[in-house]
Amino acid sequence: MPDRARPLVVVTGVSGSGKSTVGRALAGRLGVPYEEGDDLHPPENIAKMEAGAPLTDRDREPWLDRVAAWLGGRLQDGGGGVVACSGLKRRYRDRLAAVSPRVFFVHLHGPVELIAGRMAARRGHFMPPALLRSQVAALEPLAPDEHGAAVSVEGTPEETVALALRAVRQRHSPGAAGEGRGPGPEAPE
Ligand SMILES: Nc1ncnc2c1ncn2[C@@H]1O[C@H](COP(=O)(O)OP(=O)(O)OP(=O)(O)O)[C@@H](O)[C@H]1O
Ligand SMILES: O=C(O)[C@H](O)[C@@H](O)[C@H](O)[C@H](O)CO
Repeated sequence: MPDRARPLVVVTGVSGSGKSTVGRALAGRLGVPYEEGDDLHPPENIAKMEAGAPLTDRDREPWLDRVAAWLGGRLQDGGGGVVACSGLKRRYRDRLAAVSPRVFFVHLHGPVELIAGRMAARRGHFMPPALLRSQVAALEPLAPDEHGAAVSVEGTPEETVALALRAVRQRHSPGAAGEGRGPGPEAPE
């Protein structure tokens, strides 16, 4: 793939939806750098979540600035990249989409009970499972006019990565200009 065509992907979804797992593997398959959005939070945001309090819009502002800056840096380098960032609200995603029309959202979704079960089984993560409810309440799903695709996490991580990869390749390729709008259909490879 020529550099210009390298995908610039933001993997979104509530806590525990699989952003880090899928994002890292997707970046590997695409051959582009991966950035963990949780590492871009100011320490006080992490402390707040650890203490069981949801972030406010204001708390998220400096974090979104840093995610946008990372995307901008990748764009300047001429390469692509994948960053995991919950991007729960439309205005947060619009902030990231403003970096470049190339920014493509892979929105991970699944039944809340399934995600709650995965969070409860997860070890060594700062995010308390009790915060999932506030994440779901804040979530504004990907709208048809956004540049991205919704991908189910009901299968195995490998199946989810295959769905994500297919969505990125189909809807992000240079030949698909103008066809990349909206969450779109999904099916296992
Ligand atoms: N199909 C799947 N896709 C992604 N993750 C899955 C899948 N099935 C099970 N998992 C598991 O779900 C758990 C949550 O995934 P992960 O930590 O990647 O979520 P996350 O969205 O990055 O969470 P957070 O935003 O809280 O950091 C992990 O233990 C992962 O292995
Ligand atoms: O917007 C938010 O509330 C936060 O970004 C969270 O979503 C976390 O970063 C992450 O998902 C938890 O691990």
